[in-house]
Amino acid sequence: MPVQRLDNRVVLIHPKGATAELLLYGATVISWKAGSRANSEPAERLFLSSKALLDGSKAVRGGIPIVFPCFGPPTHPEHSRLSQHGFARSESWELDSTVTDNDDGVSVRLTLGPTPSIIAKYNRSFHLAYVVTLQEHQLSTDLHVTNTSTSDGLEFQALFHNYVLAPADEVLVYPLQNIMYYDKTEATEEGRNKPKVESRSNVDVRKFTDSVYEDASQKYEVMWPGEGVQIRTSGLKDVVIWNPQSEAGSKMADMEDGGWKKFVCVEPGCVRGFTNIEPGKTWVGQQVLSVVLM
Ligand SMILES: O=P(O)(O)OC[C@H]1O[C@H](O)[C@H](O)[C@@H](O)[C@@H]1O
Repeated sequence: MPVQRLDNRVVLIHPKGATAELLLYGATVISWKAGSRANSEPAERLFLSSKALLDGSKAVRGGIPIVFPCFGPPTHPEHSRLSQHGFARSESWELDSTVTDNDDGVSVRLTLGPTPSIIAKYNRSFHLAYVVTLQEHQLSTDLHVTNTSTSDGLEFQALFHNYVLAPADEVLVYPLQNIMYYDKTEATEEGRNKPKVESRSNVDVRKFTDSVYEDASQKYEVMWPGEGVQIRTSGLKDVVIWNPQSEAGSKMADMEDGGWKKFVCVEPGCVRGFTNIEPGKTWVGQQVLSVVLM
């Protein structure tokens, strides 16, 4: 069976050996295994902390959590009762359907609408659909946000919080040179709100990094010796590069010891300002993660 529905998760299996696993909780992709040219044996491509809670009690530390409708602590008045990064990553989604299932790709669709627990903190008319597609060397995630109101606009932020499994002391992300960014590691609010311009041709995360690049290239190479992952996006104008290092990582209860040495978060999203959807319309944000075949 190329799509297996287990108790609290869905497993996609591609005929050529790649697999992906999603929790219904948060629609969080917690594993993506794919081979490369040098080694056709499928290997894990996403970091998942061994201390991550997978029982639905806390957003998952690793994989691909979905950030919606706010990035970071809420700043929009309509989001005031939400926690950091919103609710999409910490609500149970429904498995709606298998979209495709053939030699080319295996794809499922999950959905989330207003439930009593969401309405209690976010009383807006919306519908989310999330399509995850697995191919031999590729994983695509598409988030569809529909404004189901007939009268009011819907303002939101959204982001895919990809934990790419990579040696943090060697990995480089590019191209980000000359792009304006906001450095959230700055100590003061003034410092955090002051735009900087990226001077590096290759961005590393050897020190604590939390940078929000605005209007970026929408195509990123995440490379380390002998391996890499490419991320192509559409509808997602910004990208966040994050690695807490021990400075912030050692304070996280669900981060495994030294876990920050094993990943870089490359997080495409629309998080600077808010995106507005007219009543009855749908917005789509998409990313395609591909193993760089070397
Ligand atoms: O700990 P979390 O709520 O999962 O957030 C983890 C990180 O997400 C993003 O990368 C933000 O830019 C960081 O500021 C934040 O620390």
